[in-house]
Amino acid sequence: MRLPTLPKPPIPKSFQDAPSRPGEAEPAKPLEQAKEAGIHVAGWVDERTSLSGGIRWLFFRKVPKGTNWFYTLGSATMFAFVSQALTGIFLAMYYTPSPTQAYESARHITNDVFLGEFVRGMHKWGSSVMVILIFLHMARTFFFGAYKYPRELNWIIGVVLVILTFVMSLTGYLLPFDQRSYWATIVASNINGTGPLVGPFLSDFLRGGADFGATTLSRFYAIHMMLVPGLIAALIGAHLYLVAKLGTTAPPWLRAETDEKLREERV
Ligand code: HEM
Ligand code: HEM
Repeated sequence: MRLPTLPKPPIPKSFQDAPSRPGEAEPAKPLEQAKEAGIHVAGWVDERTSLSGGIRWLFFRKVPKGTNWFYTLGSATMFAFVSQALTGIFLAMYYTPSPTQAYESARHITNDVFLGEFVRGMHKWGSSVMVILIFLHMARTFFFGAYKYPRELNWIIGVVLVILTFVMSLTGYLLPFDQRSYWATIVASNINGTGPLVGPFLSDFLRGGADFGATTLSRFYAIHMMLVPGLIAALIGAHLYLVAKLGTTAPPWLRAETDEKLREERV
């Protein structure tokens, strides 16, 4: 038996077809309007700050022929740092830097906090990823001869960045305050103490005195959370400014060709 066909329900008047204002024939186009408003906001900000010039200068640069995947290692290191900073901020919301509570708070993050184990794992593994990437990036700039004139200063900033990254790994390692991190940090601060001239001073400074204790943990926490991340962020800013200003080095096998072109342009 055939079922009777039901009348089609009336098509509701879509948002697109509705007049923009009462009495106006033009249909409103919310997307278009939003885009226009967005452009106005961007224009308003740009008129007052000339921000677009800076963005164009930083991101829309010419790169030499032959630029390849090895050139992404610097940005990958930066991404690792940003990921460490973000996961670190979430960890800091639950972590307590006191000898009696540090271990318990780290255990609490892993066992009780929603996604805590995942975020802690990202931070822990991310620290190794950052160290590996920074080494690969350093090797790229070394083997491509990118440290030579006029980029020596960028290499020097890089050396400071790699040292600061080690400081982050060392200071972070103590924070969970378990047996492993406690004894590993005692060994590390003793090794520091064997350094010539500044050695004993440095290990006393790191420990916050002659003994390893509560002051050491607060000190490592402050260095890990504020001092060094701030320095790293500022130095990355200077590093990128120089990259944008000086341009990227061409790969060594195309260097002669690029140099020749530059010489021709200068004549
Ligand atoms: C702004 C940046 C950062 C903040 C706010 C931050 C914060 C923290 C906090 C609160 C902890 C303790 C929680 C825990 O032990 O799980 C921690 C641990 C740690 N951090 Fe960071 N961190 C930052 C960046 C880094 C970087 C750049 C590195 C290394 C390259 C690093 C390496 C470590 C390590 C190895 C631990 C011990 C992880 C564990 O064993 O659980 N952190 N960090
Ligand atoms: C947090 C660490 C670092 C970050 C975020 C970083 C970031 C970057 C980025 C994004 C670039 C441009 C693209 C590229 O060539 O990969 C670059 C270039 C460069 N970096 Fe780094 N870098 C870091 C550490 C280092 C280190 C440790 C060194 C060496 C000791 C170094 C030396 C250089 C040099 C010489 C250039 C210029 C490369 C060229 O002109 O071809 N950087 N860096």
